[in-house]
Amino acid sequence: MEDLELRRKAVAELGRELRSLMETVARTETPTEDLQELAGEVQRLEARFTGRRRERSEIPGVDVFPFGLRMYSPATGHGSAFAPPLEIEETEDGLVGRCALGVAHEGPPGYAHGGMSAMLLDELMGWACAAKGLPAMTIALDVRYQRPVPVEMPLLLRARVTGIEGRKITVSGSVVPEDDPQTILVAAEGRFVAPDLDRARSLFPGAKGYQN
Ligand SMILES: CCCCCCCC(=O)SCCNC(=O)CCNC(=O)[C@H](O)C(C)(C)COP(=O)(O)OP(=O)(O)OC[C@H]1O[C@@H](n2cnc3c(N)ncnc32)[C@H](O)[C@@H]1OP(=O)(O)O
Repeated sequence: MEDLELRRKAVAELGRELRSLMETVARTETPTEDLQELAGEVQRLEARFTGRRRERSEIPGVDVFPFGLRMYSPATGHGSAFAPPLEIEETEDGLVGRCALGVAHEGPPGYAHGGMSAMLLDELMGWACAAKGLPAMTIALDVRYQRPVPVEMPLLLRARVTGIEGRKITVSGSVVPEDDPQTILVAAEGRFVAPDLDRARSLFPGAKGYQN
């Protein structure tokens, strides 16, 4: 069997190059004729991905689901061109995530798109549920944008479970500058539900962890 760690490393290396490419595309005033030529080159590059395409709900071989690694997650995945990626660490007071966003994640010029903050918080808050042994899905997310989030600034995200009632979990979260953690840029309150076993089996037929 192929070495899984070697494959994960390769997925992450490709992800890093793709992220760098996305940032360069968004950042560079490339001459129009070069853009046209580059589109053709990227199309030829894509044609080299000749491996089997996974079914819609099939879990990537490099992943661990529901409690672990999601290498193509748009929030945490090192294999994703879109992910910052968010690095998560468990602390005594919940989870902490670290990342910096790029120009490719911009909403207003110089600032992150609000959807990026919401997505990163949603993911981290979901991980906070999983850290309590309850892998859960968001049913409501209230996001308050208190100040714009500058791109290219090291950020600290926090998520803390504030209540558990059966399968229902409430979580609070925030985004702050890493070098000024008292200044809250974005605050969020979320409600999550851990699907029951039957629901989880039908939602995620490819997840071995939920099967008999
Ligand atoms: C570790 C990985 C981190 C990644 C995290 C990323 C977070 C995400 O992006 S998740 C994606 C976005 N969320 C979704 O798509 C979820 C869509 N919703 C659903 O599929 C279902 O509501 C689901 C699966 C969460 C719950 O379904 P199910 O297990 O059947 O719950 P069910 O038995 O009906 O309800 C349980 C309780 O939750 C409540 N509830 C369930 N769904 C909702 C809802 N959408 N709104 C309000 N309340 C709800 C019910 O009222 C019930 O409450 P009570 O026990 O008091 O009667």
